[in-house]
Amino acid sequence: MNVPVIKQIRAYTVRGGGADYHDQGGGHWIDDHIATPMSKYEQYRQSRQSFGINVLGTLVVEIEASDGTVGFAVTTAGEIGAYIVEKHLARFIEGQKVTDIEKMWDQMFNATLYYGRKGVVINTISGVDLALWDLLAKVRGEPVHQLLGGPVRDQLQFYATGARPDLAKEMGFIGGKMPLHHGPAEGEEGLKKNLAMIEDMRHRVGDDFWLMLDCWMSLDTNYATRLATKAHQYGLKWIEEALPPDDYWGYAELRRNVPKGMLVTTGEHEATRWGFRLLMEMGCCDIIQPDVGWCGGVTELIKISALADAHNVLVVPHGSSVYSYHFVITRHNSPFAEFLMMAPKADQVVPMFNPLLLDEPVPVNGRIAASALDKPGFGVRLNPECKLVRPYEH
Ligand SMILES: C[C@H](O)[C@H](O)[C@@H](O)[C@@H](O)C(=O)O
Ligand SMILES: [Mg+2]
Repeated sequence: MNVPVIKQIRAYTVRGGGADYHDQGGGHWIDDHIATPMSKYEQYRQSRQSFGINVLGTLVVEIEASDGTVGFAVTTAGEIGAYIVEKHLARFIEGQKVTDIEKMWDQMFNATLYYGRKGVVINTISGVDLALWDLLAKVRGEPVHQLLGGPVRDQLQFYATGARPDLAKEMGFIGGKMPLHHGPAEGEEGLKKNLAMIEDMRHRVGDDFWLMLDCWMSLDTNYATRLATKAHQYGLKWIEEALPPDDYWGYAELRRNVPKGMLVTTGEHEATRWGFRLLMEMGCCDIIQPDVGWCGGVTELIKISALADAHNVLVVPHGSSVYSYHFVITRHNSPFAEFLMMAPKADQVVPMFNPLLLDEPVPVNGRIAASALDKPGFGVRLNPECKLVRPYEH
């Protein structure tokens, strides 16, 4: 069988939303006094952009095959990622058959082991991997989910992340995840405000709607335990990413001490099968939330998900648009997905990687039909209005 080979890989950067969805304009809920590990410094408390949450920007990876097919993907890595693709990873990609994804992943990972393993290097490898899956699926004229074993259900159902779970309920989502606004540095006053927010939102959404809290690595084990215990009366379904990613010991202690029935979740800033193995073998969480654009790509998420399945742990990927939808629809232990509300007031559904991807499917009544994913590759196109820059060449 004549398999196309890869002619060229190209890396571009773009600003303003896209995969680096924290890169938004002013007045957006996603940058409004949200608790972070930097909240102990008052000058960095109001805005996450003030300490640089959006410094990276989006990396666009384009891979062209000998038959003219072009695959692409986007992730959070910006110019650093573009450098790594052009100056380092390109040598493992160009000249390879489009089918040899496993070998290309292994060479990219092992060649960067001395400076990678997690963070922006694995984000970059993830972006290349997603572009390779997009390319292979397009060469075969199939949606990516069909290369992964096909749908196990006829639709995806979503919870919504944003400031307005009450509006998310009206829009048909199965739950709403709120950002935490006050960390330990704001003391008992801050804890009271956190609880008041949860109480108010529970009052607005009624008893049966899922309410979750996203703590974005901002707490310590004692504060998280106290918050979880006091929030239990409001039926909090899970407390997410309460601690810094490396505090596996803290997560294991938190999970032992949260009220019965409350779930502990984490993983969006974890990477590779080894990081998730540690989370699961140390009993850190009930649900892992890898971001397929940050954990190693689809090739690595297949391994992570199989490991989680063996541990009876659910895999609910962090919001990563079509890149996670094609995976979630094919996995029994991924029963629902996240949708990040990227409208500034979280009051309407707009594409998650807005404005970068054309044809990006969005939930209607909190659902996306599997059939909406039945286009070659990941089924999206780059918006030509978004100005791409190619900062390096090889
Ligand atoms: C809402 C959270 O603070 C983050 O901005 C969000 O991107 C992430 O933690 C999530 O789970 O969606
Ligand atoms: Mg989160």
